Amino acid sequence: MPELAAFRASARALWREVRSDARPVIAPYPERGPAPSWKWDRPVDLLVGRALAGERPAMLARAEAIAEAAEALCPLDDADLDARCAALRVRLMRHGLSDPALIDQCFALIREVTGRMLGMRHFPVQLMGGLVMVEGGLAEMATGEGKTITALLPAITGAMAGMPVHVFTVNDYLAERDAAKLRPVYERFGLSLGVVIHGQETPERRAAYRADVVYGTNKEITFDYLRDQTALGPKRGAARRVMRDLFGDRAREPLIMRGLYFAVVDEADSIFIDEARTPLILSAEMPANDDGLYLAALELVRQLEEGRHYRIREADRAVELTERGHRVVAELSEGLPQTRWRIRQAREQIASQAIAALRLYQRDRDYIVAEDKVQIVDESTGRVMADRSWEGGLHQLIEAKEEVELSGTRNTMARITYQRFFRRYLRLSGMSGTVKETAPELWADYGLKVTVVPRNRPNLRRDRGHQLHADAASKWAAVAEAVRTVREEEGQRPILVGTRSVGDSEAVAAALDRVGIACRILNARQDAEEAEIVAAAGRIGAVTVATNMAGRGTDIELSKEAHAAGGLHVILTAFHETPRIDRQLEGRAGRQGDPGSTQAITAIDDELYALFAPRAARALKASAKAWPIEGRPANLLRRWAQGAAERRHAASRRQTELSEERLQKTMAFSGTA
Ligand SMILES: Nc1ncnc2c1ncn2[C@@H]1O[C@H](COP(=O)(O)OP(=O)(O)OP(=O)(O)O)[C@@H](O)[C@H]1O
Repeated sequence: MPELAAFRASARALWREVRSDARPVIAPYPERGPAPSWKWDRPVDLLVGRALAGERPAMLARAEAIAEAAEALCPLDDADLDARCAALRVRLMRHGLSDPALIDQCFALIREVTGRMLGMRHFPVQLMGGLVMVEGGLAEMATGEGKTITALLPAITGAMAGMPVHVFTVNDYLAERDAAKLRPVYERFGLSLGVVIHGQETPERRAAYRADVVYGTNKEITFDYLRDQTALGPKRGAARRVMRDLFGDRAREPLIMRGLYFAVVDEADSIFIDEARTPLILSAEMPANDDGLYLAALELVRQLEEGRHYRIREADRAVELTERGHRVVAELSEGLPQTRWRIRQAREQIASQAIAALRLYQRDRDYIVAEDKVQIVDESTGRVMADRSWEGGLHQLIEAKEEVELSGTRNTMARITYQRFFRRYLRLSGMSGTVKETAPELWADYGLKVTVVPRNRPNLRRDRGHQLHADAASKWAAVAEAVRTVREEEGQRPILVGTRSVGDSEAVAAALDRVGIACRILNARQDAEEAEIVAAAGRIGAVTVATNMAGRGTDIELSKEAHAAGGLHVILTAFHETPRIDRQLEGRAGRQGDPGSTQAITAIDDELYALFAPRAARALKASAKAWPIEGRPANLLRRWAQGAAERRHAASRRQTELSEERLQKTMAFSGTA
């Protein structure tokens, strides 16, 4: 019976929509509840994540068909194209994202509009990446494959269907750059675009979140969510929000965001994995109360001896006082005026933090001192984390060590881990060049399935291997020599030298200066000139020395002559704790089928080997007959150390999540959440 068939079809469509949250939800602040629906047992989830990751040829074929259909839009005049966009918006509003044919039509229109506004039409592989994300998945697209314009596909489609969309970037520079570049495309579709960056006041942020699509960093958007949670107070149920929306809560300010609907996360592994080891804590600064505690603590611990009074676990950034250490701290603090010294736990905590401040946190690696302030540098992005501070008195101890003005201590108002925050989006999606190896964890923690998208053109980048030197001095000399050789023997190709810290970037610049080569430095101290340094880095003869600021997301465009000379040459001067960050840096060369090359020059006393493979490093050093060491032994040491570091970080992420779970339970029990 046709009626029955129609009924079945509509019931199926309805079910699909309900399951996939495909329609706009008419709720005041949509977000998912804290319990994820895909969860089994963690080991099972990890296996499922691994099994689900892979290629999807049928999806690539669908993307190719979209690209072909989009060619038919080329002859349309502008008015016709705009009319089609407007008509499609009405249909998407009505049907949401449940109809694949509407999504395909929308993608074809986005491709054509992007072609007219930016001069780039999406390749089929980019359309495939967009399809993965509209479905709520994670697309692995290699570095340089054009993820910036790929983000337009899910963001515009979701926004046309009436969903507020948040596009996450790893730093403010990229949020502003991408928004400025893509704004004409969004506007052509009649969509508004907001940007949230550090330093904006609340009314400005609120206005940005009213836009159809918002670009911002994970930190800014998560903190805005925490601010809303604090404003909602302990009873943050849906009923309270409806009441607040209907009748207003005149005593309070309106909320900042409109809820968590659709997230498109660029550089997803950086946000979901690398940054997920520490929870985000929203805190209020208390007035500075300098009673001399921090200086006294530094003074006291300077009298202690490592091994006898305390032990340091550098890889975990942890300090442990020994039995003797406990006794000596008690003795030395007797008679000190501050009350903290009277309480055993408080006394030992401040002493351990003071040791950490002196021994574990280094200037120009973990932080810089600028404008008379201690500013934390995020190693994975190479950038200053403005207005961030370490907890538990550590920040003030470092300020006391650096002899700058002490800031106030901070009181926690709300906290959340990225694992918990992103799970609250009704639809979560993302992309990155380096996600496949983290697929099990991404499924287990975020319910995200990884799809590998093929490259548009074959990769022409060549790797020239890895040299391991006996010490830092010979490493810097070898780096300078490698730069000189490439410049002189390979037609002045542009060179990018990547370093792990501000201090190292300056050491390379000094080594280059000794051989008479001028360079530009891009690090947390030079961030104001970033756009200009990046723009010049792909020209013939350019030598750029950079921290990870020139890593993820940085697009170094080659000049014609640089392309002809062989493209960008990237030199890594130290490996990171995860090979994904190394691959991101290498990925600045050989983009979109461009020529390019990479090489690594490291030293056996590099932090990675010293912390994560100390015995193997010592054994290799003892048995070395000649330096530098190349080939298999050098690569084995690297793999060994990075494997140990990755295991340690995975355990630490799990630990963060478990402690957060425990904390949430305790707070619920005591009635504060
Ligand atoms: N469809 C296209 N047609 C022509 N050029 C394109 C196209 N898509 C991207 N590009 C160009 O490719 C380069 C790389 O793009 P983009 O920076 O977005 O890559 P990415 O995948 O985000 O890289 P990363 O992984 O390093 O962040 C840019 O110069 C961009 O203009």
